[in-house]
Amino acid sequence: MRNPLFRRVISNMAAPHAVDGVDGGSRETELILPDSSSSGGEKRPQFGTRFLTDPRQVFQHNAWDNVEWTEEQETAAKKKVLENNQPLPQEKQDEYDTRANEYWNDFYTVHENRFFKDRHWLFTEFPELAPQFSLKQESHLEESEAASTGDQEQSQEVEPISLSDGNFPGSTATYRILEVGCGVGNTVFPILKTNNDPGLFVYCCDFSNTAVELVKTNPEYDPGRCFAFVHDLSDVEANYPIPDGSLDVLVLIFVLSALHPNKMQGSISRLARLLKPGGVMLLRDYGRYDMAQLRFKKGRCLSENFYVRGDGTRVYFFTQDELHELFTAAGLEKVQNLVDRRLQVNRGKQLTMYRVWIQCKYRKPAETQS
Ligand SMILES: C[S@@+](CC[C@H](N)C(=O)[O-])C[C@H]1O[C@@H](n2cnc3c(N)ncnc32)[C@H](O)[C@@H]1O
Repeated sequence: MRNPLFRRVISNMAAPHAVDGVDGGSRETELILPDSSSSGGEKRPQFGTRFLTDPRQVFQHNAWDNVEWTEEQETAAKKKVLENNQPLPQEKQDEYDTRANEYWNDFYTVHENRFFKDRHWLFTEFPELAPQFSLKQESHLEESEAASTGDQEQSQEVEPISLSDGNFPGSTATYRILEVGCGVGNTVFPILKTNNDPGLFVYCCDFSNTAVELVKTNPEYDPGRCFAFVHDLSDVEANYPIPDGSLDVLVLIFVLSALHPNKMQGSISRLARLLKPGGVMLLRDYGRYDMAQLRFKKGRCLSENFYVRGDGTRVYFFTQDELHELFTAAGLEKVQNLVDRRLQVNRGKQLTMYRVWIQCKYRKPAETQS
């Protein structure tokens, strides 16, 4: 316990109740990532730019990037997770699985669009979402032409379609992005605002019809550029309203972790089929031993590293290797797989919160036929 940061995290772990709005197993600030957080009034770019070299300086800023964990800290985290690893009975597990979308509907009925913040950090982390800002992606722009066919409001219940049919929402677009588990659009609306490529079309889906309704009734929802639909991504038999091989980018932001671990591989493999050769899947999600995992109390564990929150929604905490396995087994190639260990600081309460997120980009090989 020589390291003062270690002392602090242990004291946070020991406190069973809310720390800065965070408590084990209930809704929290876990997903409210800083939005170009400022300290001392200055704006700074997202992620990876401020390093804590002198632990005595910890309360000088709101957040520190790429924080190294001590061995003692890692051991304490493992111990905490093991202590909690007493899975709930199977019938409870089944209920959380079969009623998963109802729990999310309830969540959005309560919070509407007030819970998650717009994810503006997306464009520094994933320039593919607004490629006109990235020199690397210039070739997409050359093909751009006006989209908007008016097809967008057709029913989501579709017959299987092929790319050559041209009979699907956004069929004339030259750059297609799909976000799965879009919630109320905190990723989709920033994309539509930031990416003004006239050839862009954005699809988004969620299995919560309450969330999708909130997307569609948002004044920023433009059916000429966007198509929102209800879809359970773990239902691998269900059709998407877009053909296989049609997407340039697929986005999963804190959604894969909400699925039962047994359904993750099937879901990722199904999604991979939707990508064009050369298309990319982008993910940001919870990493193993993230503060949100360590704060779960006993009685919330469903299986190893998989938990149910107080509101009935579920969450898994990944390792980089697990995600690598899921993507490569779906035939994708690694472009990026990194762990973002961030130390968030509540300077007022003099508390530290160790966050662990994983960020991945995996590409469908160019030569693969879909
Ligand atoms: C933590 S929220 C993240 C929402 C959004 N991606 C964001 O970053 O603001 C997880 C979302 O995944 C959705 N979700 C969970 N399981 C799903 C499934 N099997 N199919 C589709 N959506 C799902 C939930 O309804 C919820 O909107």
